[in-house]
Formats: sequence, C-alpha cells, structure tokens
Amino acid sequence: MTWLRAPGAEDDKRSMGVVGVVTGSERYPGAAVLGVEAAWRTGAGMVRLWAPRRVQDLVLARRPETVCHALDEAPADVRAWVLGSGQDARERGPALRSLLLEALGSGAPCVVDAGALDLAARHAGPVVATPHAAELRRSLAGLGIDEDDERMRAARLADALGAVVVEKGAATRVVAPGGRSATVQAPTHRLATAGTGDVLAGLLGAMLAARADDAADPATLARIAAAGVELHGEAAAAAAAGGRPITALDVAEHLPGAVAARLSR
Ligand SMILES: NC(=O)C1=CN([C@@H]2O[C@H](COP(=O)(O)OP(=O)(O)OC[C@H]3O[C@@H](n4cnc5c(N)ncnc54)[C@H](OP(=O)(O)O)[C@@H]3O)[C@@H](O)[C@H]2O)[C@@H](O)CC1
Ligand SMILES: Nc1ncnc2c1ncn2[C@@H]1O[C@H](COP(=O)(O)OP(=O)(O)O)[C@@H](O)[C@H]1O
Repeated sequence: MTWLRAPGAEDDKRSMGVVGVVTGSERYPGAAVLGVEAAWRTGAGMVRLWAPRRVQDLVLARRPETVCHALDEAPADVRAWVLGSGQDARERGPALRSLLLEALGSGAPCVVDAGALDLAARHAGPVVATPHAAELRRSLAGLGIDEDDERMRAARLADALGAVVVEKGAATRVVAPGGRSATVQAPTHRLATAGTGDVLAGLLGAMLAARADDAADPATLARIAAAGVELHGEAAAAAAAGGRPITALDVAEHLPGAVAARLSR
C-alpha cells in the first residue's frame, strides 16, 4: 500500500488535500521553502503557509502557487498541518504560539517537527512527531521522562504523547503508541544534509492531507508515516544516483518521480 492518491475526474484542488504549513522563521526561512516545495511535489492540491513576510516572500519566489497568510490570520479549510520546522521554541512570539496551538487543537492530522515539538502534547487529532535523536531526548526531558536506553526513547515519547514518533537517522524508526514499530533504512547516506528533515515534514503533511480520514487510526497513521519515510529515501536515492552529492531541494525535486514510481507499482 503506497498511501498515495492520484486525482480522478471527481477531484478538485481541495479534495486532493489542503496542507497548512506553519514553518520557518526569520532565522531559518529556508525550512519553509523546503517543506512547502515537498508538499507540492508530493501532490498536494493546495498549500497554505502561515509565516512572517520575509518567509512568505522567499516561498513565493520559489513556489508562487502557495497561498500565504500572516501569523495572526485565522486558519481555514486545512486537512493536515506541518508545524515547527525551522523554528526555535525559545524565540517563539505569541502569535506563532497561538497559531500552533490552534492547529494542534483543530483535530486535523499534524506533522510536528523541530520547534513545535514542545507543544506536541496539546493535540486533539492524530500527530506524527518527527524528532532527530537530540530533539527526541529534549522532548522526553520536557515531559519529565528520563530514559537511559536510547532504543526505548521513541516508544516512551509515542506513549507519552499518544502520537506516532518518527525518530530520524540513517535508520529511521516509526513507533506507534503501544510500541508497535517499523524501521526504514535510508537507501543513501547522502540524505545526511541540512534541510532534508524539513522536506520529510512537508511530504508527510501532503500524504496526511490526502489521507486525513485514514489518519485517525494510530496503526494506519504509523503505516502512512513509514511509507512517507520510504518515499523520502527513494527520492533521495534518485537524486543521488551514481553517488552524486545532493541538497535538500534536490530531494524535493525528485519526489514527483518517486511518487509516480510508487503509484505504478
Ligand atoms: N535551511 C533551513 O532553514 C534549515 C533549518 N533547520 C532548522 O534549524 C533548526 C535547528 O535544527 P538542528 O537540528 O540543527 O539543531 P538543534 O535541534 O538545535 O540541535 C542541537 C544539537 O543537536 C544535535 N543534533 C542535531 N542534529 C542531530 C541528529 N540528527 N542526531 C543527533 N543529534 C543531532 C547537535 O549536537 P551535537 O550532536 O553536534 O553535539 C546539535 O548541535 C530546526 O528548526 C530545523 O528545522 C535545519 O533543518 C537545517 C536547514
Ligand atoms: N547517516 C544518515 N544516512 C541516511 N540518512 C540520514 C543520515 N542522517 C540523517 N539522515 C536523514 O536525514 C534527515 C535529517 O533530518 P533532520 O535531522 O531533521 O535535519 P534537518 O533539520 O537539517 O532537516 C532525516 O530524514 C534523517 O533520517
């Protein structure tokens, strides 16, 4: 099962999934460019971005299709959210905080990355949290959980949050609440470059927007997340063919080919 969806005659831009993106900051505007690009390239019908003006301008220069909103504009018609990439919780202002909480409380599926991980427990709907090893340790510490065994940390966080946890690395572990887990080995270590995690968050958001009804079941949500991690690896492997160095944007640009290959299997 690919968990991807190709549009049919009955579809329109909304039925294919509106992705709401609240990522990027003055310090890390590029994370928004990468996540938005990845969401479009995975087949989103519409991508809406809530961000400061400078971030909006950079995203629009790359992807003019994106519908941009100020941080204090109310969320509208979003099927799934991508939150936190390129943000630092310590630098978060009140408008961003209240928007992140509104998205988490909306009941729509959320991908929670980087600078929104500290708010992940405040969710009302399905959540896929995407920490790397250091963010995972920090998230547990923030919840007052001390876990010495690093192999148990993702399961502890999944249980504490009631969320699917994607622990990113050369081998990425996808763990559902209750401990059920899958490991996805990256097909290329070229993925180890800055910003590829921001691409993963964007592509997961597009997959969840297209499959929002399936996301309510935690086991299914974990399967969708694992399929997204595989898709990310396949795009990276295509970008890195022949041993080529790659950038995060190269991974996003190879997503359409990886999506098409999966859909034709
Ligand atoms: N173009 C953009 O806009 C980009 C924006 N980005 C955004 O930047 C923000 C900060 O993200 P970040 O991961 O760099 O820093 P942060 O979470 O503070 O880590 C602190 C310490 O943790 C460690 N560490 C880091 N990675 C690790 C790993 N995989 N596995 C294990 N340990 C790891 C490492 O410590 P060390 O192990 O080196 O001692 C590091 O010093 C975030 O919002 C992100 O989205 C990036 O995506 C890049 C492109
Ligand atoms: N050695 C490695 N080999 C393959 N993939 C890796 C390796 N290290 C990290 N990755 C992958 O690269 C991505 C990095 O994401 P992340 O740590 O969030 O970085 P960033 O914040 O710079 O985007 C993840 O998808 C992770 O699984």
